[in-house]
Amino acid sequence: MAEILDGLKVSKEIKAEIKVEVEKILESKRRAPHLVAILVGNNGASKAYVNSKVKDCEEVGFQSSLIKFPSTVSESELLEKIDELNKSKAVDGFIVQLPLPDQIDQEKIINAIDPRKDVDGFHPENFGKMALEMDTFLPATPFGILTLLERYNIETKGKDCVIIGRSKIVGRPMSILMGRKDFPGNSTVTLTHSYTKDIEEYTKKADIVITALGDPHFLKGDMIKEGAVIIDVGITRVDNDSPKGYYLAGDVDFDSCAAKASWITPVPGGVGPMTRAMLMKNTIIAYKTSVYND
Ligand SMILES: Nc1nc2c(c(=O)[nH]1)N[C@@H](CN(C=O)c1ccc(C(=O)N[C@@H](CCC(=O)O)C(=O)O)cc1)CN2
Repeated sequence: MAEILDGLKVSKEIKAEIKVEVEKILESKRRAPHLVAILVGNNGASKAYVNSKVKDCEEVGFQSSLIKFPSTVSESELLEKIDELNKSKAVDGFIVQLPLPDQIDQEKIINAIDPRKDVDGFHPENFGKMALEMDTFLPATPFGILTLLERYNIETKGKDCVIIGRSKIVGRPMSILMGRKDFPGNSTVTLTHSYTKDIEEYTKKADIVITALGDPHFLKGDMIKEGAVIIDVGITRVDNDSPKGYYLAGDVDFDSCAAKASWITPVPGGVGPMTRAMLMKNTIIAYKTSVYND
């Protein structure tokens, strides 16, 4: 039976560590780090995520601001706001919550963010630095997974790692990071996607499987090998009759995979809270490297 990689517990530890750092900053009479989140539209999950980011800021002692736009906002209005935030001496980092409505070119928006304030690590300059093993902001979800593996001392060196899904914010950066020379990395990585002929052929041989598909219960126990490490990034709201009206489903069929795996992340309480904690980490890094807060 697998042991749990408890993302909620580790995320609390990381936030507690950041809180101590912020207390020291405030003792030295400097201003607190400041994170801004931009939310466009009314997507229920996106609203919940940005609200939780604001709560995390309160918890660690950061200043936070939430800027809301209607789903009809134009690209130029958003770009204007980004320009303002890029120039603001009072803002250390900001994020634009994804996904964005169809009329907005997501790439254009991300490219407009000053890479020094890009605490999501999505800007091409930061993505390139990540691939080149240079110091930069790592995207929060992959950063969270690496940190979870590190804190549980999971060996990644020389392991076969299969990633399912090649999104720009999870699967693709994850594939680069797991193959980097620094710990936790040094894995032999296979990035599978919708055109992969037989995903099972890969997952059955993998020491580490990372699923980032958004397809509830996709990965079943008979698709993995005995002792594998299973990381579930998928969080899908599936409608049901509960008071909330939905439950959260991962990409992993938890019971059948947990029976065979050595380690496994739960949903909820696995990668999600780690994503939030690593955004806080990136924000304090942005603050410390900012040219504005000496
Ligand atoms: N600008 C960004 N947009 C999006 C990102 C991102 O990193 N930056 N990632 C995802 C959503 N995401 C962060 O924004 C995110 C997803 C899940 C969680 C989380 O805490 N999940 C909890 C369950 C929460 C719930 O009840 O719904 C868990 O898994 O335990 C936090 C952040 C897409 N957009």
